[in-house]
Amino acid sequence: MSIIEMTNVHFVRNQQVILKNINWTVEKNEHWVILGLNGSGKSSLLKLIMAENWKTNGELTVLGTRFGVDRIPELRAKIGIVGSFIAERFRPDIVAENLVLTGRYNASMLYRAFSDTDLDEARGLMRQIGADQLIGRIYGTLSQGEKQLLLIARSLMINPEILILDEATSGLDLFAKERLLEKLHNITQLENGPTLLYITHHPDEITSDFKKVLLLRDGQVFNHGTPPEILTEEILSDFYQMPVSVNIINDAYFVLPKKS
Ligand SMILES: Nc1ncnc2c1ncn2[C@@H]1O[C@H](COP(=O)(O)OP(=O)(O)OP(=O)(O)O)[C@@H](O)[C@H]1O
Repeated sequence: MSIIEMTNVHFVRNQQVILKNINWTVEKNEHWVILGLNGSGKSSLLKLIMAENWKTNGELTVLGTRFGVDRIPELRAKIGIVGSFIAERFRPDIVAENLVLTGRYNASMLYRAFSDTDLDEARGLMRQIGADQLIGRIYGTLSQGEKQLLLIARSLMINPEILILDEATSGLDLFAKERLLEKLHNITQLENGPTLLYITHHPDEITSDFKKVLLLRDGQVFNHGTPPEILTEEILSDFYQMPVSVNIINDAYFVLPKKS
């Protein structure tokens, strides 16, 4: 069974059509990258999947949950999210491991009682992803890259079946970005690990872990396929409506506007 099935999905807000006629199927462990210019609807699309947005029309099934028919809270507990819109929800004075633990309850604060064992589990996850130096630190004092690492640990607290990363490398330096991609690689190697949905503006982040690319333009699917099928000068120049060159260096795709 596919883990995501969208059929003719539309999403309208404040009389603005944000997503139009989306047909998209994601299979388990078929890690996808979503590319699109600012405002093309990438975040809106992923917010539909995580039930932060509600589709206006069409059919949407995520992990067997049919929107408009089945209960949504159980679904939310199976999706991990890393992105700036989540990062903004935490109080600046929350301690790092407490923030990681909030992932278990899909909340931005710890409303329930928790034990040292719970916090130890959160610390264990931080160590696993190389964020041990952040244990005990106060969230508001962390750099952007350090905050991203915490959010990744938080998203893994629930053993998600889908892991959504919305511009997860934004603000990371060159080396922190490489480390993050390595961590994602490790996540893709986990038995029963999550399927990744990865939004980025940087095609060089499309590692061999990603099997499919979705191009989104003006709220519509422009094209999709494997990275070698999609990341060509012809398709991308047409997609961006500007001539671009595609250079492959060390198996990474670098896309640059062509100078006239
Ligand atoms: N709740 C809303 N009400 C009105 N307009 C919205 C709402 N949410 C998103 N939009 C609009 O929908 C369009 C798509 O936004 P979205 O955030 O999905 O784009 P994006 O592709 O993720 O962009 P970016 O790369 O800049 O993050 C934008 O024009 C945005 O202003």
